[in-house]
Amino acid sequence: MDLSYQEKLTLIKLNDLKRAKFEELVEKTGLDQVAVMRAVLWLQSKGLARLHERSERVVKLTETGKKYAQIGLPEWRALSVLREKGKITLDDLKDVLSEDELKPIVGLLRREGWASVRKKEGKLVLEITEKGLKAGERPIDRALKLLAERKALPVSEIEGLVKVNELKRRKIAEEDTVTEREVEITPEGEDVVKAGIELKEEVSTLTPELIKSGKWREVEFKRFNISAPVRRVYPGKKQPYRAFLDKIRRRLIEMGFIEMTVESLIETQFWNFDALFQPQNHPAREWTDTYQLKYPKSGYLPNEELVKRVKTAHERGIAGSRGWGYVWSPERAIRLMPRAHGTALSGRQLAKGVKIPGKYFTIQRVFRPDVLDRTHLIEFNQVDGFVVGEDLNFRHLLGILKRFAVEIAGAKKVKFLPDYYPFTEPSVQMSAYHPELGWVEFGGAGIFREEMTKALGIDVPVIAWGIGIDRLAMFKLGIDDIRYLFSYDLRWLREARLVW
Ligand SMILES: N[C@@H](Cc1ccccc1)C(=O)O
Repeated sequence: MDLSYQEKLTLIKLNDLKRAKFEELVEKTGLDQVAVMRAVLWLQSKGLARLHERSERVVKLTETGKKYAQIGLPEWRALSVLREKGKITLDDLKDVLSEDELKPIVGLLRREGWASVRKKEGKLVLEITEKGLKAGERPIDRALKLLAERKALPVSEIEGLVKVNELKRRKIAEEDTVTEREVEITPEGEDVVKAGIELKEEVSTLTPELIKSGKWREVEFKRFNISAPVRRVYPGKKQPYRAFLDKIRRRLIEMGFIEMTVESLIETQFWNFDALFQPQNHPAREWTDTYQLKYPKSGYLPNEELVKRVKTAHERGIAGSRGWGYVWSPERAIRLMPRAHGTALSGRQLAKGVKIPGKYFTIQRVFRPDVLDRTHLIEFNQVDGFVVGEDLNFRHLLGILKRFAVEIAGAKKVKFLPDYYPFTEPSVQMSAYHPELGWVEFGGAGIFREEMTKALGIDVPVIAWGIGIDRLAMFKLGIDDIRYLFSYDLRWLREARLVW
C-alpha cells in the first residue's frame, strides 16, 4: 500500500496504542496536530484506521464567572457586610459591589430570604434575617466551585445542581461544544504493520545539496496531491473600477480614437464654459451646478486671438448667429474650478487643432455638487469625445452612441430623448436599460454649435458626447450601488469581476 511518511509513522504508533485519544496519538508521533489529522483521515480512507468523534455540550465559566470564583458571588459579599452590621443601606455595599452588581442585589437577597427590605426616608434599608445568618453553601455555589476546578463540565452534570439558564442569565457561565476524538486501528491496519513498514524520512524539497551529494538517490520524495482542495488566495490585482476604465481606454484606442489628456483636475471657466459658447450669465447652467476653487481663485486665458473670437461669439455672434448680447468678462473666464465635464478637453483639443477627419476621446474625473445616493456621486468619471469630419450628421452620432452603450456598457436597450446643452444643436440625452435599476440616464450628446467650433477655428461638423462612465461600470461589474465603485469592502475588491 502506498503510504506517506506521516501516514506510516501514525499507523505504527497507532498499532502500539490500538485505540487512543487523538491528542495522545499526536504526542506519540511527535508531529503537529494538522499533520496527524491529515494522516488519520487518509488512513481511514484506505481502511487502515477509524476516527470516532463525539461532540458534547459543556458549560464553562465566563470571565465574570472566573472572577466570582475568586472573590465570591455578589450576594455573598453583600451578606458578609450584612452579617457584620445587621442593618444597612445600599450605600454600605458600594465598597464591596460594583455598579452592575449593586443593581440586582436587593432582588437577589430577597429571593434567597437573606434580608428583609424596608423603605425609610426614601432610602432602602436592608436587615439580615434568620435565614441570612444561617446561610451556607447552595447548589449554585457548588456548581461555581466545580466549574472553577474542572474548567468544563457536561451540561447534564451541571443541570443536576442548577439550571444552566440561571448561570447564563447571571453571566456566570456559558455553553460550548467540545469534540472528543478517538482513533482506532482496523484489523487491516494491523496487518499492514505486521507485514513490516519501512519508515524512510520523506523529502519535500529537492535541494542543491541533495543533488551534489547524490543523496537524492536514497531519499524518498513526498508525493503531492495536486487535486486536493486548497485555501483560496487573493493575489494583488487592479482595483475593479480601474480595470474597467483601462478597458474602456483600450477599446476606444482600438476603435481608432486618439486620447486627449490633461494634467490637472482644475480648469478655468474659460475652457469649462466660455469656449463652449456657454454664456456667463445664462440661467441654463442647471445641467451642471459647479464647485469653485477657493485658492487660487484665478488662472490664465489662452492666446489673445482665440479669446477675442470667443468674446465676439458671445457678445455679437459669429457664423450668422447674433450671439448672447452681453458684455463678456475676462475676469469671470479666468476663475478656477474643479472640472465639471470632460467636454472642456474637447474644446481645448479643437482649439489646439485636430486631424480632419479625426476621432478623439478622454476619460476625465469631474466634479458636481449633488446628493449622494445609489446612482449619484459628486465626483465621477466621464468619457467625452468627438468625431470631426466633412459629412458628419446627427445619425452618425446616434449610431456611435448606441454602439458605445451596447458594446462597451453591455446595455440591453438604449433610448434617446431630445435635450438641451448650450454647446450643441441638436442635443440628445441617452438612457440605457439596467436589469435592476431600470432606465438610467447616462450621457448627453449633440452636434457642436458653429458659434463654438468656428470660434475655436474648426470649419467642419463635430459630433460630440459625454457619458457618465460610472453608471456604465455598474452594468459591467454587476452592482446596483454606484458608491461601490470606490468601496473599501475587501470581499468586493477581491471578487468583483468585470464581465465583457
Ligand atoms: N458635457 C455634457 C455632456 C455633453 C457632452 C458633449 C456634447 C453634449 C453633451 C454633460 O456633462 O452632461
